[in-house]
Amino acid sequence: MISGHNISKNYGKLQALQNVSIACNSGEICGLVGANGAGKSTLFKILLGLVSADSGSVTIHGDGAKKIGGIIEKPALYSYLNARENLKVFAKMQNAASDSSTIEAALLQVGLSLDRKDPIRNYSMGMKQRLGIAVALLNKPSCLLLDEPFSGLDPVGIQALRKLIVSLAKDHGMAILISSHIVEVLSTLCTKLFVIHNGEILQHGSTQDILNKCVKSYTLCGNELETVSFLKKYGVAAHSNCITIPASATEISDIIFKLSEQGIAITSCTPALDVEQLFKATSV
Ligand SMILES: Nc1ncnc2c1ncn2[C@@H]1O[C@H](COP(=O)(O)OP(=O)(O)OP(=O)(O)O)[C@@H](O)[C@H]1O
Repeated sequence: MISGHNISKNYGKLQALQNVSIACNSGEICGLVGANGAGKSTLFKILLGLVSADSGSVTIHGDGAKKIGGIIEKPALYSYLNARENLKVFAKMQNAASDSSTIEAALLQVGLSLDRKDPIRNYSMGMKQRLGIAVALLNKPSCLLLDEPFSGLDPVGIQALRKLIVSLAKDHGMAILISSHIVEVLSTLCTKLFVIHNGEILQHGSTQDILNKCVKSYTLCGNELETVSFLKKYGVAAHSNCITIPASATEISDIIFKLSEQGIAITSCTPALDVEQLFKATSV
Protein backbone atom coordinates (compact mmCIF):
# COMPACT_ATOMS: atom_id res chain seq x y z
CA MET A 1 0.00 0.00 0.00
CA ILE A 2 1.17 3.54 -0.69
CA SER A 3 -0.14 6.67 0.92
CA GLY A 4 0.75 10.33 1.07
CA HIS A 5 -0.73 12.51 3.78
CA ASN A 6 -1.12 16.31 3.62
CA ILE A 7 1.80 16.78 1.25
CA SER A 8 2.73 20.35 0.33
CA LYS A 9 5.51 21.55 -1.94
CA ASN A 10 6.48 25.04 -3.08
CA TYR A 11 8.92 25.95 -5.81
CA GLY A 12 9.76 29.50 -4.80
CA LYS A 13 6.44 31.34 -4.80
CA LEU A 14 4.67 28.60 -6.77
CA GLN A 15 2.53 26.25 -4.68
CA ALA A 16 3.01 23.03 -6.66
CA LEU A 17 1.15 20.87 -4.09
CA GLN A 18 -1.20 21.94 -1.30
CA ASN A 19 -2.13 19.43 1.42
CA VAL A 20 -2.39 16.53 -1.00
CA SER A 21 -3.51 13.21 0.46
CA ILE A 22 -3.64 10.06 -1.64
CA ALA A 23 -3.78 6.31 -0.99
CA CYS A 24 -3.65 3.18 -3.13
CA ASN A 25 -4.02 -0.32 -1.67
CA SER A 26 -2.26 -3.54 -2.63
CA GLY A 27 -3.78 -5.11 -5.73
CA GLU A 28 -5.45 -1.83 -6.64
CA ILE A 29 -4.91 0.37 -9.73
CA CYS A 30 -5.48 4.03 -8.90
CA GLY A 31 -5.46 6.99 -11.24
CA LEU A 32 -4.20 10.53 -10.73
CA VAL A 33 -5.88 12.77 -13.31
CA GLY A 34 -4.83 16.34 -13.92
CA ALA A 35 -4.10 18.81 -16.67
CA ASN A 36 -0.56 19.89 -17.61
CA GLY A 37 1.16 21.53 -14.65
CA ALA A 38 -1.39 20.23 -12.10
CA GLY A 39 1.33 18.71 -9.92
CA LYS A 40 1.26 15.02 -10.90
CA SER A 41 4.98 14.54 -11.52
CA THR A 42 5.90 16.54 -8.43
CA LEU A 43 3.69 14.28 -6.31
CA PHE A 44 5.19 11.14 -7.88
CA LYS A 45 8.72 12.39 -7.30
CA ILE A 46 7.87 12.98 -3.63
CA LEU A 47 6.25 9.53 -3.29
CA LEU A 48 9.34 7.96 -4.87
CA GLY A 49 11.64 9.88 -2.54
CA LEU A 50 13.34 11.77 -5.38
CA VAL A 51 12.18 15.21 -4.17
CA SER A 52 11.48 16.19 -0.58
CA ALA A 53 8.13 17.67 0.45
CA ASP A 54 7.93 20.89 2.47
CA SER A 55 5.42 19.19 4.75
CA GLY A 56 3.37 16.00 4.93
CA SER A 57 4.32 12.34 5.06
CA VAL A 58 4.62 9.30 2.79
CA THR A 59 3.95 5.75 3.98
CA ILE A 60 4.75 2.68 1.92
CA HIS A 61 3.83 -0.79 3.15
CA GLY A 62 5.33 -3.76 1.40
CA ASP A 63 8.13 -6.29 1.14
CA GLY A 64 11.24 -6.16 -0.97
CA ALA A 65 14.53 -4.33 -0.71
CA LYS A 66 12.98 -1.29 -2.34
CA LYS A 67 9.27 -1.05 -1.63
CA ILE A 68 8.45 1.29 -4.46
CA GLY A 69 9.48 1.61 -8.09
CA GLY A 70 8.34 3.83 -10.88
CA ILE A 71 8.81 5.78 -14.05
CA ILE A 72 8.64 9.58 -14.08
CA GLU A 73 7.92 11.14 -17.45
CA LYS A 74 9.85 8.87 -19.88
CA PRO A 75 11.77 5.74 -18.80
CA ALA A 76 15.44 6.71 -18.37
CA LEU A 77 17.27 4.05 -20.39
CA TYR A 78 20.57 3.73 -22.24
CA SER A 79 19.56 3.92 -25.89
CA TYR A 80 22.84 2.48 -27.20
CA LEU A 81 22.52 -0.72 -25.10
CA ASN A 82 20.19 -3.63 -25.79
CA ALA A 83 17.38 -4.62 -23.42
CA ARG A 84 19.40 -7.24 -21.52
CA GLU A 85 22.33 -4.87 -21.11
CA ASN A 86 20.05 -2.11 -19.83
CA LEU A 87 18.52 -4.42 -17.25
CA LYS A 88 21.95 -5.67 -16.17
CA VAL A 89 23.31 -2.14 -15.68
CA PHE A 90 20.27 -1.02 -13.67
CA ALA A 91 20.24 -4.25 -11.61
CA LYS A 92 23.89 -3.68 -10.67
CA MET A 93 23.20 -0.01 -9.80
CA GLN A 94 20.37 -1.09 -7.51
CA ASN A 95 22.23 -4.06 -6.00
CA ALA A 96 19.60 -6.42 -7.41
CA ALA A 97 20.31 -9.87 -8.92
CA SER A 98 21.76 -9.48 -12.43
CA ASP A 99 22.32 -13.09 -13.53
CA SER A 100 20.99 -14.19 -16.93
CA SER A 101 17.99 -16.08 -15.62
CA THR A 102 16.81 -13.11 -13.52
CA ILE A 103 17.23 -10.77 -16.49
CA GLU A 104 15.36 -13.17 -18.78
CA ALA A 105 12.55 -13.51 -16.23
CA ALA A 106 12.32 -9.70 -16.07
CA LEU A 107 12.05 -9.46 -19.87
CA LEU A 108 9.40 -12.18 -20.00
CA GLN A 109 7.40 -10.59 -17.17
CA VAL A 110 6.86 -7.46 -19.26
CA GLY A 111 6.36 -9.38 -22.51
CA LEU A 112 9.64 -8.45 -24.24
CA SER A 113 11.41 -10.83 -26.59
CA LEU A 114 14.51 -12.69 -25.37
CA ASP A 115 15.90 -12.77 -28.90
CA ARG A 116 16.46 -9.10 -29.69
CA LYS A 117 20.08 -8.12 -29.44
CA ASP A 118 19.92 -4.67 -31.08
CA PRO A 119 20.14 -1.37 -29.17
CA ILE A 120 16.90 -0.17 -27.69
CA ARG A 121 17.03 3.04 -29.73
CA ASN A 122 15.38 0.79 -32.36
CA TYR A 123 12.52 -0.09 -30.00
CA SER A 124 9.02 1.33 -30.27
CA MET A 125 7.76 3.65 -27.52
CA GLY A 126 5.60 0.82 -26.12
CA MET A 127 8.60 -1.51 -25.91
CA LYS A 128 10.63 1.17 -24.13
CA GLN A 129 7.78 1.66 -21.65
CA ARG A 130 7.79 -2.09 -20.98
CA LEU A 131 11.54 -2.11 -20.49
CA GLY A 132 11.20 0.89 -18.16
CA ILE A 133 8.67 -1.07 -16.13
CA ALA A 134 11.03 -4.08 -16.06
CA VAL A 135 13.74 -1.79 -14.63
CA ALA A 136 11.28 -0.46 -12.03
CA LEU A 137 10.41 -4.04 -11.05
CA LEU A 138 14.02 -5.24 -10.61
CA ASN A 139 13.92 -4.86 -6.84
CA LYS A 140 10.52 -6.53 -6.64
CA PRO A 141 8.71 -3.51 -5.21
CA SER A 142 5.18 -3.76 -3.82
CA CYS A 143 4.14 -0.38 -5.22
CA LEU A 144 4.56 0.98 -8.72
CA LEU A 145 4.14 4.58 -9.90
CA LEU A 146 3.70 5.20 -13.62
CA ASP A 147 3.72 8.81 -14.80
CA GLU A 148 1.86 9.21 -18.12
CA PRO A 149 2.71 5.64 -19.23
CA PHE A 150 0.39 5.75 -22.24
CA SER A 151 1.67 8.93 -23.84
CA GLY A 152 2.99 8.34 -27.32
CA LEU A 153 1.54 4.81 -27.58
CA ASP A 154 -0.78 3.70 -30.37
CA PRO A 155 -4.03 1.84 -29.50
CA VAL A 156 -2.33 -1.57 -29.76
CA GLY A 157 0.50 -0.39 -27.49
CA ILE A 158 -2.04 1.02 -25.02
CA GLN A 159 -3.94 -2.28 -24.98
CA ALA A 160 -0.77 -4.31 -24.37
CA LEU A 161 0.42 -2.01 -21.58
CA ARG A 162 -3.02 -2.09 -19.95
CA LYS A 163 -2.85 -5.90 -19.83
CA LEU A 164 0.58 -5.79 -18.22
CA ILE A 165 -0.57 -3.27 -15.58
CA VAL A 166 -3.68 -5.32 -14.76
CA SER A 167 -1.62 -8.49 -14.37
CA LEU A 168 0.89 -6.74 -12.07
CA ALA A 169 -1.96 -5.62 -9.80
CA LYS A 170 -4.04 -8.79 -10.01
CA ASP A 171 -1.45 -11.54 -10.11
CA HIS A 172 1.31 -9.86 -8.09
CA GLY A 173 -0.84 -7.79 -5.71
CA MET A 174 1.01 -4.57 -6.47
CA ALA A 175 -0.43 -1.15 -5.59
CA ILE A 176 -0.23 0.77 -8.88
CA LEU A 177 -0.71 4.51 -9.15
CA ILE A 178 -0.92 5.91 -12.70
CA SER A 179 -0.99 9.56 -13.68
CA SER A 180 -2.50 10.84 -16.88
CA HIS A 181 -4.23 13.86 -18.31
CA ILE A 182 -6.35 11.54 -20.48
CA VAL A 183 -9.34 10.57 -18.35
CA GLU A 184 -10.67 8.04 -20.86
CA VAL A 185 -7.59 5.81 -20.57
CA LEU A 186 -7.75 5.73 -16.78
CA SER A 187 -11.52 5.35 -16.63
CA THR A 188 -11.56 1.68 -17.60
CA LEU A 189 -8.34 0.73 -15.81
CA CYS A 190 -8.58 2.31 -12.37
CA THR A 191 -10.96 1.47 -9.57
CA LYS A 192 -10.23 4.74 -7.80
CA LEU A 193 -9.47 8.22 -9.16
CA PHE A 194 -7.86 11.29 -7.66
CA VAL A 195 -8.45 14.52 -9.56
CA ILE A 196 -5.67 17.08 -9.10
CA HIS A 197 -5.89 20.71 -10.21
CA ASN A 198 -3.42 23.53 -9.43
CA GLY A 199 -1.74 21.33 -6.82
CA GLU A 200 -4.92 20.42 -4.96
CA ILE A 201 -6.95 17.21 -4.92
CA LEU A 202 -10.39 18.38 -6.03
CA GLN A 203 -12.12 15.04 -5.81
CA HIS A 204 -11.37 11.42 -5.08
CA GLY A 205 -13.45 8.29 -4.98
CA SER A 206 -14.61 5.38 -7.10
CA THR A 207 -13.96 5.95 -10.80
CA GLN A 208 -17.59 5.32 -11.61
CA ASP A 209 -18.91 7.87 -9.11
CA ILE A 210 -16.51 10.56 -10.25
CA LEU A 211 -17.09 10.04 -13.95
CA ASN A 212 -20.86 9.83 -13.59
CA LYS A 213 -20.79 13.38 -12.25
CA CYS A 214 -19.18 14.76 -15.39
CA VAL A 215 -20.81 12.85 -18.24
CA LYS A 216 -22.83 15.21 -20.39
CA SER A 217 -24.00 12.77 -23.06
CA TYR A 218 -23.82 9.17 -24.21
CA THR A 219 -23.47 7.70 -27.69
CA LEU A 220 -25.59 4.60 -28.16
CA CYS A 221 -25.14 2.32 -31.15
CA GLY A 222 -27.56 -0.31 -32.44
CA ASN A 223 -29.83 -1.01 -35.38
CA GLU A 224 -33.02 1.01 -36.02
CA LEU A 225 -32.35 3.54 -33.25
CA GLU A 226 -33.45 6.41 -35.49
CA THR A 227 -36.95 4.90 -35.68
CA VAL A 228 -37.60 4.99 -31.92
CA SER A 229 -40.13 7.73 -31.24
CA PHE A 230 -39.58 8.28 -27.49
CA LEU A 231 -35.92 9.24 -28.13
CA LYS A 232 -37.01 12.38 -30.02
CA LYS A 233 -37.77 14.26 -26.78
CA TYR A 234 -34.08 14.00 -25.79
CA GLY A 235 -32.99 15.95 -28.86
CA VAL A 236 -30.79 13.14 -30.10
CA ALA A 237 -28.20 13.60 -32.83
CA ALA A 238 -28.08 10.61 -35.21
CA HIS A 239 -25.00 9.46 -37.10
CA SER A 240 -24.77 6.16 -38.98
CA ASN A 241 -26.40 3.56 -36.68
CA CYS A 242 -25.50 5.55 -33.54
CA ILE A 243 -27.20 8.38 -31.67
CA THR A 244 -25.83 10.88 -29.16
CA ILE A 245 -28.18 11.62 -26.27
CA PRO A 246 -27.70 14.37 -23.69
CA ALA A 247 -28.51 12.38 -20.53
CA SER A 248 -27.31 11.59 -17.01
CA ALA A 249 -26.09 8.15 -15.91
CA THR A 250 -29.51 7.35 -14.41
CA GLU A 251 -31.39 8.56 -17.48
CA ILE A 252 -29.26 6.49 -19.83
CA SER A 253 -29.92 3.30 -17.81
CA ASP A 254 -33.68 3.95 -18.12
CA ILE A 255 -33.34 4.64 -21.85
CA ILE A 256 -31.40 1.40 -22.47
CA PHE A 257 -33.98 -0.53 -20.46
CA LYS A 258 -36.86 0.96 -22.51
CA LEU A 259 -35.03 0.22 -25.77
CA SER A 260 -34.51 -3.41 -24.80
CA GLU A 261 -38.23 -3.64 -23.95
CA GLN A 262 -38.91 -2.51 -27.55
CA GLY A 263 -36.59 -5.23 -28.86
CA ILE A 264 -33.78 -2.80 -29.84
CA ALA A 265 -30.38 -4.27 -29.04
CA ILE A 266 -27.67 -1.76 -28.02
CA THR A 267 -24.24 -2.78 -29.26
CA SER A 268 -22.29 -0.05 -27.44
CA CYS A 269 -22.80 2.81 -25.00
CA THR A 270 -19.98 5.36 -24.76
CA PRO A 271 -20.01 8.28 -22.32
CA ALA A 272 -18.69 11.69 -23.42
CA LEU A 273 -16.88 13.29 -20.51
CA ASP A 274 -16.95 16.99 -19.76
CA VAL A 275 -13.36 17.34 -18.62
CA GLU A 276 -13.85 20.98 -17.56
CA GLN A 277 -16.62 19.83 -15.25
CA LEU A 278 -14.26 17.23 -13.77
CA PHE A 279 -11.74 19.91 -12.85
CA LYS A 280 -14.43 22.30 -11.60
CA ALA A 281 -16.07 19.93 -9.10
CA THR A 282 -15.19 20.74 -5.54
CA SER A 283 -16.68 17.93 -3.46
CA VAL A 284 -13.93 15.92 -1.71
N1 LIG B 1 11.97 21.88 -10.34
C1 LIG B 1 11.01 22.78 -10.49
N2 LIG B 1 11.25 24.10 -10.29
C2 LIG B 1 10.28 25.03 -10.42
N3 LIG B 1 9.00 24.74 -10.75
C3 LIG B 1 8.70 23.45 -10.95
C4 LIG B 1 9.68 22.41 -10.85
N4 LIG B 1 9.07 21.21 -11.12
C5 LIG B 1 7.77 21.51 -11.39
N5 LIG B 1 7.55 22.82 -11.31
C6 LIG B 1 6.27 23.52 -11.49
O1 LIG B 1 5.33 22.92 -10.62
C7 LIG B 1 4.05 22.79 -11.26
C8 LIG B 1 3.62 21.33 -11.29
O2 LIG B 1 4.48 20.67 -12.21
P1 LIG B 1 4.38 19.10 -12.47
O3 LIG B 1 5.47 18.73 -13.41
O4 LIG B 1 4.32 18.40 -11.16
O5 LIG B 1 2.95 19.00 -13.18
P2 LIG B 1 2.32 17.79 -14.03
O6 LIG B 1 0.90 17.66 -13.57
O7 LIG B 1 3.17 16.58 -13.92
O8 LIG B 1 2.37 18.40 -15.47
P3 LIG B 1 2.55 17.64 -16.91
O9 LIG B 1 1.29 16.85 -17.13
O10 LIG B 1 2.68 18.80 -17.86
O11 LIG B 1 3.79 16.81 -16.82
C9 LIG B 1 4.21 23.42 -12.64
O12 LIG B 1 3.78 24.76 -12.58
C10 LIG B 1 5.70 23.34 -12.89
O13 LIG B 1 6.14 24.38 -13.75
